[in-house]
Amino acid sequence: MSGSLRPRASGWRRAATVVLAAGWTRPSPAAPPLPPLPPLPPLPAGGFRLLLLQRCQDQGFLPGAHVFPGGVQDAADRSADWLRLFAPHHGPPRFGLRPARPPPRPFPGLPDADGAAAAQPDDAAPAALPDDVAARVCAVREAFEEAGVLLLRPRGAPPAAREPARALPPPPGLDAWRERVRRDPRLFLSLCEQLDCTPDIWALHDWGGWLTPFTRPGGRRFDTSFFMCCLSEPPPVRPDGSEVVRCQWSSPSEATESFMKKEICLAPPQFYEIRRLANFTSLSDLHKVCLDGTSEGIEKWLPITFLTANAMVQLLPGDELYSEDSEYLENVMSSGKKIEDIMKESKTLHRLVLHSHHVFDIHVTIQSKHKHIYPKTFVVSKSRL
Ligand SMILES: CCCC(=O)SCCNC(=O)CCNC(=O)[C@H](O)C(C)(C)COP(=O)(O)OP(=O)(O)OC[C@H]1O[C@@H](n2cnc3c(N)ncnc32)[C@H](O)[C@@H]1OP(=O)(O)O
Ligand SMILES: [Mg+2]
Repeated sequence: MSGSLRPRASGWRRAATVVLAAGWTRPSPAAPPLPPLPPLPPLPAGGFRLLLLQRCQDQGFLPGAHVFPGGVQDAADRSADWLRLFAPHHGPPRFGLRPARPPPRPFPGLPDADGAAAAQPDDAAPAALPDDVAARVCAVREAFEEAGVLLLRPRGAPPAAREPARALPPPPGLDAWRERVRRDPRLFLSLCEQLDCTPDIWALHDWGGWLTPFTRPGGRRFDTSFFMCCLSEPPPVRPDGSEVVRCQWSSPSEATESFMKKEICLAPPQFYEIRRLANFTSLSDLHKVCLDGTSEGIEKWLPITFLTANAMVQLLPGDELYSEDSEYLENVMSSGKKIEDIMKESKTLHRLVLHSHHVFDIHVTIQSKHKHIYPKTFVVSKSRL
């Protein structure tokens, strides 16, 4: 590894993840209904599937869980060496990306992610890549390392396409390159050079961000930017067989169903994002929101863990119990009451209720800010508890 950004004792590691949503024209396998869930509706024409990767069981974080491709930023992702690859067509300050959004309001007392350069103003000297470009390079590299998907664009090709993107077909020698990049992330730039491509940073749209909540002292914490990439069709996916052991393309309702049937494990942010994506019936609707929504602020959230007598709650900004008190950077809230009683007392809700590993409810009654699309309230039948 060239310079993985290691955590400070109290720091988050800066990370990036990309939700790959691919247009899907293949028939959906008939999923047998499982009472008391309603049967899955057929996937509408123009529907999409999301790429989920299963992490290996030996992972120190989220072992065995299904996640979107992603990982920790490496110093190589923001190297000034990228500047010559993006030149002469793209360069500082914005590399052809739309104007920078207002930065998300930080949680009081939140330390910067360790090792990450301070956010550069648009007129900063072009010493290295700006944060939002480096985060996209990281997500593209991780998608290649973990899934063998190359989100690259030939150098000089116009970036402002209104259509969903296409991954680059896998070139010969892909596996050998992948192994080299896994050992040394600096070599991702060499691969791009050899293919005369740049990371397709323009196909990665701001989607949100999650900071790992406090659950226990010493737990790993990530400051993860989420990007959305709409692909016209699913590219071939080859899990690396080490960090990632399996992959699947699932619609939001199929992923929800698999999770509830205990076929897959999801962490709260992934479950929440999958339910958010259930708002969209077609890839073109999703892609339109990605293209249109880019002038609005994007929200990055630090959930607060609230332990009740019989459930764990992840409180999100806007919920009436959410408190921007730096106390909760390193502590949980707790109550001896049962979740049912707490729910009866609450009206303004933005929370995930974790009844068990496979039974999560989402409650959202808050109004959307910045055109942000929230998931709909999703409550699992109590007979499943
Ligand atoms: C109760 C509520 C708790 C929560 O909410 S938890 C939710 C936390 N937040 C999120 O999930 C946000 C979204 N998550 C993500 O994007 C990613 O999962 C996240 C957090 C960035 C983690 O990225 P990683 O995949 O862990 O990072 P990475 O790809 O850079 O590093 C890979 C790590 O995997 C390790 N690894 C690779 N191959 C392995 C193998 N064969 N066996 C065991 N470990 C292996 C590798 O050493 C590295 O580990 P390390 O983290 O550097 O210690
Ligand atoms: Mg990873």
